[in-house]
Amino acid sequence: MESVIRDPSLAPEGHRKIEWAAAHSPVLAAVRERYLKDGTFEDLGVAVALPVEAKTAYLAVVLAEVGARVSVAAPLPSVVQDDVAAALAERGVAVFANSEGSPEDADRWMELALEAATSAGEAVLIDDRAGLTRIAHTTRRRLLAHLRGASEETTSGVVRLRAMEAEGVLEFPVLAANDARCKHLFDNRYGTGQSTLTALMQSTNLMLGGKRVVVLGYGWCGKGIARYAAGLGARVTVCEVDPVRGLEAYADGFDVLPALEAAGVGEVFITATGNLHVLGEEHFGRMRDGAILANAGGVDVEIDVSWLRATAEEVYEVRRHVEEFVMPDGRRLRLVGGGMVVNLTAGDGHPVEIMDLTFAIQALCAHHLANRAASMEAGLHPLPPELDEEVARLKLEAVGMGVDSLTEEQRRFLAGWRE
Ligand SMILES: NC(=O)c1ccc[n+]([C@@H]2O[C@H](COP(=O)([O-])OP(=O)(O)OC[C@H]3O[C@@H](n4cnc5c(N)ncnc54)[C@H](O)[C@@H]3O)[C@@H](O)[C@H]2O)c1
Ligand SMILES: N[C@@H](CCSC[C@H]1O[C@@H](n2cnc3c(=O)[nH]cnc32)[C@H](O)[C@@H]1O)C(=O)O
Repeated sequence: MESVIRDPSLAPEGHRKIEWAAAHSPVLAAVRERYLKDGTFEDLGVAVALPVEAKTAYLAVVLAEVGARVSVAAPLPSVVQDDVAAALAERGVAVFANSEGSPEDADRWMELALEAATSAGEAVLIDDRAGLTRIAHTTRRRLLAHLRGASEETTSGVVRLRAMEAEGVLEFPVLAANDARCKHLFDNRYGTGQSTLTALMQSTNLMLGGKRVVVLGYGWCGKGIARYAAGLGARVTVCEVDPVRGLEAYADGFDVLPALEAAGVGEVFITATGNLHVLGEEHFGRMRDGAILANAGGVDVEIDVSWLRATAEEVYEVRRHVEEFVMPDGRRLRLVGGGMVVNLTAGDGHPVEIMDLTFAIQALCAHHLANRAASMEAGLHPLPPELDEEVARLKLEAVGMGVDSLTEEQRRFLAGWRE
């Protein structure tokens, strides 16, 4: 199937970016050598919906190298790097991604990726926020019979899939890649921590030291963001709805306040909840002139950007990726990355070494599904813990470190109760 990309002539820069990602991804390379070359992927389709950038491209290249019929769609135009899309298409992968497309185009791209992956047989899905799964259960139901199952990248996708499972409408097995320890402990926490602050600092060119930074949500992502902001010298306040997580933030050394109180305090606000309208009209009304807003969560409605657009007297781009909203009372609120996932819309995404772990997990999920889906029930499943541990072991090996194994005596001691 013909790829849908912006400009094939951008490919040379995309190839360089992919090579850089490959050079820093020892874990995925080891997984390829030890697991993926066993013939599982020969003539199997793999449809991928993920931000189209160099690390995703390297995952697609690895899967294609071991024989898969790979198609890649962007879940949003704003998470597409056109040079990488062009390079990937040149390497024979079916790519449906154009940074200048519309959100409606993204649904079409995911449909095309599903069609391409199932064009000559069965397929598995590597999904982000359950986009491909949603389409397979709505506008492309006729493809369901060709899909063995899916693997889900992010927390908000797992939340959505749980809702599908609870309604009894999820028709194939899904592995919750996000819930593997080698995924969320590193990707959600350190990856989001580093890449969100890098994107904020790069796009605003402002200093974080001394600034009052409000982090909304103290889950894995929020913890990482708060920790990196504090490391840069920011004065961090956390907002939560879960009192235990609020208390955890307090014990970690942060102030904890209800969001309406924090609204009047903060200079920078970063949402990471996966929830709707965490910052809305009432919060905006209390913010100081010049407040900076960004969303690192996986949904683009955490900050009520529609209300801001409808209410502001003027909106203009003050810097690349930074919009200034002039409110009716003259205050200016500054939104980074359009309220979408800021580390990808205004940055390069997570560090390569982090995505190396995540995509090693994803590759093992796809491999596991390809071989075992027939014996798995429809619904959400965890990645077998031994595969999770294998990824950690491979990474430790790659950095010249290692852990011990329990002795037989220790194993017996831990399993017993009489002694
Ligand atoms: N930017 C990235 O690259 C990236 C990486 C991983 C995950 N994500 C996304 O980030 C979001 C958070 O992921 P996570 O793994 O941290 O999830 P999580 O479930 O660990 O944490 C979310 C936290 O938000 C809190 N919360 C919910 N509603 C709230 C509200 N109204 N106000 C304050 N707090 C609220 C919850 O109590 C919870 O503690 C998800 O949408 C996920 O898909 C983004
Ligand atoms: N694309 C989604 C949001 C993604 S949530 C964030 C997920 O993106 C993943 N991610 C973060 N950085 C990168 C990257 O650089 N490449 C590919 N995926 C990434 C990360 O694993 C996380 O679970 C949407 O807006 O609809």
